[in-house]
Amino acid sequence: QPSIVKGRTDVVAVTPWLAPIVWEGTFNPVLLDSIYKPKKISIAVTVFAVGKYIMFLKNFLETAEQHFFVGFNVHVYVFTDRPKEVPEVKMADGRQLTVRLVPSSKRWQEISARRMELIQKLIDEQLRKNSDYIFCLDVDSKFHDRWGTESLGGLVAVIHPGYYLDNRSKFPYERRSASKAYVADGEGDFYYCGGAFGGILEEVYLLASTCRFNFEEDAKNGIEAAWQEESHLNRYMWINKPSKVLSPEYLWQDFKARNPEVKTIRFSGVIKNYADIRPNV
Ligand SMILES: CC(=O)N[C@H]1[C@@H](OP(=O)(O)OP(=O)(O)OC[C@H]2O[C@@H](n3ccc(=O)[nH]c3=O)[C@H](O)[C@@H]2O)O[C@H](CO)[C@H](O)[C@@H]1O
Ligand SMILES: [Mn+2]
Repeated sequence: QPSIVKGRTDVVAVTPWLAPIVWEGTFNPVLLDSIYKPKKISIAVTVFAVGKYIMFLKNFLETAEQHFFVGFNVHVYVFTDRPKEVPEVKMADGRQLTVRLVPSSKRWQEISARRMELIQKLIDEQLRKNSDYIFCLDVDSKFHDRWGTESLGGLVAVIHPGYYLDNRSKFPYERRSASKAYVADGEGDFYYCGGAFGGILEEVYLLASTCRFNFEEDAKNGIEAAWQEESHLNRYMWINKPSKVLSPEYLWQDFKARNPEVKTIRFSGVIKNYADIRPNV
């Protein structure tokens, strides 16, 4: 029997615009799965593994098999310039992988930021036929615990683990008013990750096409936002509030000690040596 007076009291589980904030202990996974199972939903995942980042793909895919929407239809789209190096990972029934070729680049900022354009194109060319939801994830990361139906929503954002205890004046939003990613002092709700977002196709389509457009407008004016597409995503989420927010359990960082309110880590960024893996520093 669900209680309406007892629950997590150490964290906030709903935003001021009444979107759930998903933390361990705020949902019943069995109940949620039983709601979504009969709907036969399909979930698309995009992951970019350009240049040396291909080395992260095996772990990402193997741990996704263990923890990401287990028992549901999942279609992983791998974007890479090294198709021959895509690892063979055994996938369960109902799960599949497609490789999409992308050009390499000399700048990591461009690889990261161009994801929005390629996500927009993927939705246009492929996904409307076969997917209900999409999640867009960083490849330099691993799953450790369940990421499932509790994360589904219209527009879904993940709170960045590095800033969730800070005042918004400390958030690394783009602060130059000339940029289309600008967030003024005293504005902004949370600081969200560029490394994980999702939702229903049409919502993510709007997000990706808007961020792409704004990124290209900035480029015309010789501006690159402080954190590339992450800055544009944060601006977008301030204007268009996410309908579901995932706690930092959904994208922790391996180098960070776990705080007491974080009861489980579901997905986290691995420790990496930037100088070794990025095409530029
Ligand atoms: C956890 C998180 O929220 N990470 C965000 C953060 O830094 P990160 O340090 O996590 O960025 P990153 O180096 O992981 O790059 C983002 C992603 O772009 C892809 N990639 C990048 C470089 C490359 O040479 N090859 C390649 O494939 C890859 O999928 C990678 O995971 O800020 C970036 C700003 O640009 C992005 O918003 C990241 O999503
Ligand atoms: Mn990353």
